[in-house]
Amino acid sequence: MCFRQGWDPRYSMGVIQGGVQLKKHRKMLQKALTPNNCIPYREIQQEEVRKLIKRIISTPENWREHMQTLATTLVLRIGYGIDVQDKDDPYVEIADKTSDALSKGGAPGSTALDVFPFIRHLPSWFKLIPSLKFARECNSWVTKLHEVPFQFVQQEMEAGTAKPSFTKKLLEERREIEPRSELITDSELIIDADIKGAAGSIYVAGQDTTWSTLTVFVLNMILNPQIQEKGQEELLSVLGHDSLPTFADRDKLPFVDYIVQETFRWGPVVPLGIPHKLAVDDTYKGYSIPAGSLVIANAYAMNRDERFYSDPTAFKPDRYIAKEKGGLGEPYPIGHFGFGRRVCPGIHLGLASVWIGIATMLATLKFSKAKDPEGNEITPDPKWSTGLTR
Ligand code: HEM
Repeated sequence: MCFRQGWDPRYSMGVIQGGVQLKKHRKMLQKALTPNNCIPYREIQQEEVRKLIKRIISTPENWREHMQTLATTLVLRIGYGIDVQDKDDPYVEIADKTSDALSKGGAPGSTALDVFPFIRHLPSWFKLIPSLKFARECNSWVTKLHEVPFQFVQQEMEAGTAKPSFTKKLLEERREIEPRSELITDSELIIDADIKGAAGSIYVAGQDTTWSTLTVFVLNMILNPQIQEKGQEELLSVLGHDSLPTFADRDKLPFVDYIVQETFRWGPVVPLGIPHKLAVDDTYKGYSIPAGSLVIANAYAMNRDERFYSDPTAFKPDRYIAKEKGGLGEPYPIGHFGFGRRVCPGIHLGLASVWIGIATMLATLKFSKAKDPEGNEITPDPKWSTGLTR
């Protein structure tokens, strides 16, 4: 499905299978997104979250759209130094369309195109298979995602007006190593397509995941007003009425951290991760798994396992309070950022965006149930979407 949508197995992280390209792309992303290298992005995260609050206060009925705008502005500023002006911005349209490609394309391995990959070669007039039709529609947007913002950074660099960004940094690094290009190895050689692919993966992998996680948080604040109040009380006691949370306050706000962790546990937004294909034969707990098998890790099920979590379907941030402090000492969730060699390289950036988003929303907003025309509260009946992200 991904390949027909236009994700390139040589340059699009997530679908690169192995070898030199995987090594190179993981290195580019991991190096740029270490905890230390994410610190300069904190200002952007704080600024954009505060804009989110203003937008929600001015049009609360559009809160979900405002969350999407937040996630889009974050990836555009961090990935390319692009400041989005409004929701009609062409970059927002590209982000929205590629986000649909991921969230509406069906769960990994579940579509006709996944099961019978040969159908991707059917002619373009063949429209009877919905997954094939959908994948073809996504293709031009996936191409735009890789080309349009990259060209913007190149033009801005030529004009001397480019803002700091992941793409700018990689283009500058490449310029530095160009004079000794004969000496560099294949895994160091970075071409335009590598930079477009790596930046595209920030754009696409960092967007839906962030706003969907924040949506899971809002849902649970609506459904659990007493938890919302407890979080607000903690923020008030630490910050008072006059300041907004910053990353410097994080250690003083343990309950906010528990809410963040409980949001990841209760509703991991990439519940089945990205399927991993075994490069070599392996054994796990006595099962032998041959090379070439697809292994799907179900983070959703792991984080609702009754052996580790009491009342696992309930949203209970208190479950993480340590035993020595009188709590249950249940473990923080696992797998919501994936596993092993392919674990999410944006983990520190993603976690920081979610943390500052949740802390600032709790400090400034009150979430409650909408009311029908007769004034009765409407209890949300949430439904997950069926794509890779949800
Ligand atoms: C709340 C935020 C996020 C969540 C929950 C999340 C979750 C995930 C998960 C579950 C995977 C699959 C890992 C695996 O296969 O084992 C993944 C992969 C990935 N994520 Fe994230 N992510 C988030 C934010 C980000 C951000 C901000 C970026 C970029 C800056 C990013 C970049 C990537 C990339 C490039 C991959 C593919 C890695 C590979 O193929 O080796 N993610 N993410």
